[in-house]
Amino acid sequence: MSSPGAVCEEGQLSAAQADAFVGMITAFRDLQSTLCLVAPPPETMTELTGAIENVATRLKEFEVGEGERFARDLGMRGQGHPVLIPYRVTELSETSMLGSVSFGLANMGGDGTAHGGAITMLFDDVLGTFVSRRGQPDSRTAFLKVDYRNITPVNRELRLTASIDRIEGRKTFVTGALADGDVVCAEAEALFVRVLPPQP
Ligand SMILES: CCCCCCCC/C=C\CCCCCCCC(=O)SCCNC(=O)CCNC(=O)[C@H](O)C(C)(C)COP(=O)(O)OP(=O)(O)OC[C@H]1O[C@@H](n2cnc3c(N)ncnc32)[C@H](O)[C@@H]1OP(=O)(O)O
Repeated sequence: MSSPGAVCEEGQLSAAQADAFVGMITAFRDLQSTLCLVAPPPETMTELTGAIENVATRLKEFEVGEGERFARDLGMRGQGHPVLIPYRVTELSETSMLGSVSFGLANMGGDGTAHGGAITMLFDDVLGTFVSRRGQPDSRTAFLKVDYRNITPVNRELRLTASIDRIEGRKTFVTGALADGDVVCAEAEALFVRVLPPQP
């Protein structure tokens, strides 16, 4: 499931389950990207809509409860979720993380650059997962500030960093950055707060 050199912290899935699920998600991502590139005639779109609906109907046979869904498995690093941005972790310590990410065509805002909302979603996911793993589990985003320093290209491997700056009681303060070589594309600053029971 993981790429060579990736720091792998597996979730609950077997390797065979993870590989098959990531394969299906990868095919779905390709569909999303392809949809952004085409201009088919109406009858073809009607035909293909039926095919997509058939896939969804088939998958609904396998609906399960929250804790059993493959898309929520923590070991999969966005790879196993249809809309999160997949990323790869290459170095991980108690307080810092280094990884890489590439935005696809489905994440494009315009002119070959990533949509700002996709960048914010990536930071929320990366920083939230990092806090869960290295800071405090069961934390939610209280704030997330993103500075867009330069355009973020799609279809290009970017460097992703995150660090836990301090922990004060239930509060974990984190920062993250996305860079294309020496160019900083975006920086993020966030606070995650550990929720108290009976908060859901
Ligand atoms: C059980 C949770 C499970 C979560 C994860 C499940 C498993 C998966 C694991 C891992 C994968 C994760 C990967 C994805 C990650 C994505 C994360 C998200 O996107 S989460 C969705 C978006 N966020 C919300 O919906 C929050 C909505 N807001 C709230 O629920 C509350 O406002 C909350 C919990 C953030 C705080 O509420 P209070 O009532 O518990 O606590 P108060 O007393 O208000 O705040 C505590 C301290 O934090 C400060 N604080 C709170 N909000 C602040 C803010 N916006 N700015 C500055 N300080 C703030 C306060 O001033 C206070 O500080 P002082 O203790 O007095 O020093």
